[in-house]
Amino acid sequence: MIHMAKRIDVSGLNAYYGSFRAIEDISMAIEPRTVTAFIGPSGCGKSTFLRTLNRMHEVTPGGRVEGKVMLDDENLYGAGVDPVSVRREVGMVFQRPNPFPTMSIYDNVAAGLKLVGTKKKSELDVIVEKSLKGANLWNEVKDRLNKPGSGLSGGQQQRLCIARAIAVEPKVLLMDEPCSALDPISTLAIEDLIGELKERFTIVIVTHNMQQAARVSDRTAFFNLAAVGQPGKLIEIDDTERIFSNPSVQATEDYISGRFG
Ligand SMILES: Nc1ncnc2c1ncn2[C@@H]1O[C@H](COP(=O)(O)OP(=O)(O)OP(=O)(O)O)[C@@H](O)[C@H]1O
Repeated sequence: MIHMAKRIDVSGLNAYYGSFRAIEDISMAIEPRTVTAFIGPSGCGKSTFLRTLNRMHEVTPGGRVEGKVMLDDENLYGAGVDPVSVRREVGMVFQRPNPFPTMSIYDNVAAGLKLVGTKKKSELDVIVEKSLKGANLWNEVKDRLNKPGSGLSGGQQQRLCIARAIAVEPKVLLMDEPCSALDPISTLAIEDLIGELKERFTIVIVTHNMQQAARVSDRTAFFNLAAVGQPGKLIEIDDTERIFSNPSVQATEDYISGRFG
């Protein structure tokens, strides 16, 4: 199985909820096989922006996007592009682990594969095992694959959701505060996993945890908003080391040193 992580190139992106512009004029490039962290105060549009990267934003009533998101040479907002196939290429992991509660561990991982047409049990077996191994969960669940996914711990459920996301071989993995509902041990397990997954995927993670951004990401993007009711903007994006040691913009420095937010 060959994974082809892809480059993301965003230009002039605005996202709206009805008439409210939540993010304004965002442009950034994200290199393949890197982890990029989105940080910034509550309401600055991190999650909204993340959801524009796989056409999830428009699922919200009133949700609308202007601008361009290139995945290598394909504009995700181009005419005739199928949002469902975009979401297959750009997978997502959410804040709260959300396995399908009544489905077995096995079926949780296989669910997306069945949708895209893989039906043969022998093929599914191979991909389910590989995905659970990829999510560092195999050893913990291999003897209870037919038990419900909801019977796992929170951290295990989140790794199950990661296994489900990677089973369909996306090019990009978006993670919206994937550790915020987890204890410190499970958080470290997910962080280690992110480090392994970036060999194969382009990863973008929203996090409120500055130490986490510093630990897991290669690049960090800082977003801010002038005031409540104003749109969020990208203030700067740079190597994580630089953002945390010597950022170019004063507001970034103030935010990372805990002076606001
Ligand atoms: N479904 C929605 N309908 C209307 N406005 C929304 C909706 N979701 C978010 N917003 C607004 O869009 C703006 C950006 O929200 P978003 O959740 O993207 O910010 P965030 O930076 O991810 O915040 P947090 O760190 O608190 O999760 C906020 O003003 C928010 O109130």
